[in-house]
Amino acid sequence: MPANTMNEDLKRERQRCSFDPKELTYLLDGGEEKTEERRQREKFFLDDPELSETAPSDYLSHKEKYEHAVKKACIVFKKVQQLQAQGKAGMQNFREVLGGQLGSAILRDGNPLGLHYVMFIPTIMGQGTIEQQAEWISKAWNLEIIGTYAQTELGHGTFIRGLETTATYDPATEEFVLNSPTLTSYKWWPGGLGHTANYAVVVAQLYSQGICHGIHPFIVQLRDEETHLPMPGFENVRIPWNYMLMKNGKVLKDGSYVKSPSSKLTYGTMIFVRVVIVQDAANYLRKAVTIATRYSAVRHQSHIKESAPEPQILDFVTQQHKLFPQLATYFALHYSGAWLWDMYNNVTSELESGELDRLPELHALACCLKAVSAADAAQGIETCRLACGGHGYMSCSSLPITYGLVTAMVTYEGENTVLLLQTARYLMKAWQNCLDGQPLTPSVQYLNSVRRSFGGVYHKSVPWIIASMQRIAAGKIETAHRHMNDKIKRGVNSEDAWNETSIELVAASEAHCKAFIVETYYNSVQQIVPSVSQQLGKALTELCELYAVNTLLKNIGDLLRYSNVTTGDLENLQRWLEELLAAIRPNAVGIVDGFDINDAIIASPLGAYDGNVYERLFAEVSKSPLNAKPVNESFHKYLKPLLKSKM
Ligand SMILES: CCCCCCCC(=O)SCCNC(=O)CCNC(=O)[C@H](O)C(C)(C)COP(=O)(O)OP(=O)(O)OC[C@H]1O[C@@H](n2cnc3c(N)ncnc32)[C@H](O)[C@@H]1OP(=O)(O)O
Ligand SMILES: Cc1cc2nc3c(=O)[nH]c(=O)nc-3n(C[C@H](O)[C@H](O)[C@H](O)COP(=O)(O)OP(=O)(O)OC[C@H]3O[C@@H](n4cnc5c(N)ncnc54)[C@H](O)[C@@H]3O)c2cc1C
Repeated sequence: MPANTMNEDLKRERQRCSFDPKELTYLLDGGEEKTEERRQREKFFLDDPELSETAPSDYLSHKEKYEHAVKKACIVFKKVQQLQAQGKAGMQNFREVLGGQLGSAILRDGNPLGLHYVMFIPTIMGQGTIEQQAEWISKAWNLEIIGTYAQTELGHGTFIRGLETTATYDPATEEFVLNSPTLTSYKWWPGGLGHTANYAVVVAQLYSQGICHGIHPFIVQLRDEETHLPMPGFENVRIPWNYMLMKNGKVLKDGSYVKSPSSKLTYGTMIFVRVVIVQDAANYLRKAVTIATRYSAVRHQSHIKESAPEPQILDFVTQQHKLFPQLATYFALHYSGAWLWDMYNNVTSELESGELDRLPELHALACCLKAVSAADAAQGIETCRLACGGHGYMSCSSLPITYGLVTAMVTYEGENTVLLLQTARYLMKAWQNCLDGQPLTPSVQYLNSVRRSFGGVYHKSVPWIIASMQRIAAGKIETAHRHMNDKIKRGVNSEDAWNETSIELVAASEAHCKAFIVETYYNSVQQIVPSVSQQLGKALTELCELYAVNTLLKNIGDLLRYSNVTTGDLENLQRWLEELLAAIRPNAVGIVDGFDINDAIIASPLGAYDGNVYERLFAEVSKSPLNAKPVNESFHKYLKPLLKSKM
């Protein structure tokens, strides 16, 4: 592969982009200075020879992969400490390096310290008293201890009130006795629990004075800090009184229990991680669509016109319809994630002053946004893989592993269905308040306006689409509410009525979330457009319109059921979709270049900036040990004797 050559197709694509991709990079980073800082930070890690991939870890054993990951995680940690010493590593940078895309590029086989930073430390910050934070946080930040978050058990992940591990207070010794009494109570799944962590936040049922007070968080030492040997016994383990994180619920030394201002505060860490997942899902989708878009600009296949040469597959409208909505979905989730992060920070500071009012709305939004962003990003990444044909299926394309990382998000931190039902719980109350003329919180205000009018006539604008999406959501919420109450009126008890209506409840949550995302995306773009060049503004507007139109067209059934849209309007929407795909086509490569994802993070021969796909693919497969020799020994050992025996 000639050094520094640029694929001719990509060269042409970059000449035809209507705006300067750097402007989009600066916008997404929050300014040119931030871009420079990010690039420097990435260079600081990616150029470190100790961190660069010598051979693909695909060829290592499970044990070697773990050891390799621990070695690199320690190098990363030391480098983060160097950044810290220079005052360049705040929590967000930590997350980016230890959890986000940069982290997953450096630590392709997972980060044994991930849970330490993403859950152990935030839980102590969120659930520990000031004294407990003072005792544990600096030790954890300086990696004097390594923690994990042990909530899920072999028998329970979702239903945390059903967790079986117990923590029984012994006033005689002022200790808690922790016990996992059954096989199903064994802590299972916590990242790092097996070999890495020497401490854990253990979520257990608190017993004191013979009364069960529900689940609470406890710090438990798992391994000796010097020898790393497991601490003695894993039954009836005793921990000191002040190892129970007591910011919310407390046990006094005599064993009396002081209730938390709200039992929901124990759930706080889970909201934090759900908020983080929205942004992470968006960023993984952005990586996948960058790979698929650049590859689609380089790959030539088949014919559009017999007389013409094989076209770039990016010129097939079906290919555009696979990829461009993923470009738009990235922005939709990015802006929704930014909005949710702001709300999380505001509500968390209100909680500090005992103000709990907005916690239910935050919980409802965090649940449905985590569920929809994880599911849509996973589906979008799989669509990008499929759009790359056979080469997309190769593990070196990075698409299968990216899909694996994101589809796990659908399960962890609250399984999607369960979280959508949590949001539905909130929506049913909101609809009842709407019927009773009670005040509504901001994210469900639209229920009032939708009830008063049956929708305006079609017009080619995102506000019309937002109103239609809100009408669909309100219609589904009303239907589920009515069906559930009809069942109750017929004598079905409320729990069974809830379960029997749960399909419609989940669908109502999804519709509510999609309407929220479209509106938040639109409002964000409206704010941004006046501050960027006319060309970039136009491109961002086209992407937002594409997200809105494509999302609505995927809901034609509900649109017909809950609005007065006509088939003529649907024809107009289809035409609008095709116009937008054509408008975005010349800018597609420019948009992904604007994401400015370092080739080492892309980590895919299909998506490198220079577009030399075939040379890079060939170089990649040559790394396989299986290709080191022309004849593999299995021929002489197994095949040849078999062949001989046939003769
Ligand atoms: C990069 C990231 C790496 C991360 C790796 C993955 C880490 C993990 O997976 S850690 C383990 C995560 N596990 C989970 O998330 C468990 C999911 N399950 C749950 O959250 C709960 O069991 C849940 C919500 C399903 C139901 O809990 P349950 O106690 O039955 O509550 P429920 O009876 O439904 O509701 C009780 C009240 O609490 C509220 N509530 C429930 N959860 C929360 C919360 N997190 N925040 C605020 N309020 C909440 C409900 O809204 C309800 O309020 P109301 O009565 O006013 O309507
Ligand atoms: C990669 C990964 C990392 C993880 N890391 C951690 C960690 O570090 N710490 C930790 O504590 N846990 C961790 N987990 C565990 C994770 O939090 C749980 O797997 C998750 O909460 C789902 O619970 P579960 O596995 O018990 O599934 P279940 O709840 O058993 O789900 C199985 C099915 O039952 C359905 N279901 C369950 N309850 C309901 C309901 N009320 N209504 C309708 N349907 C229902 C679900 O929708 C799903 O279809 C991790 C999991 C994964 C995959």
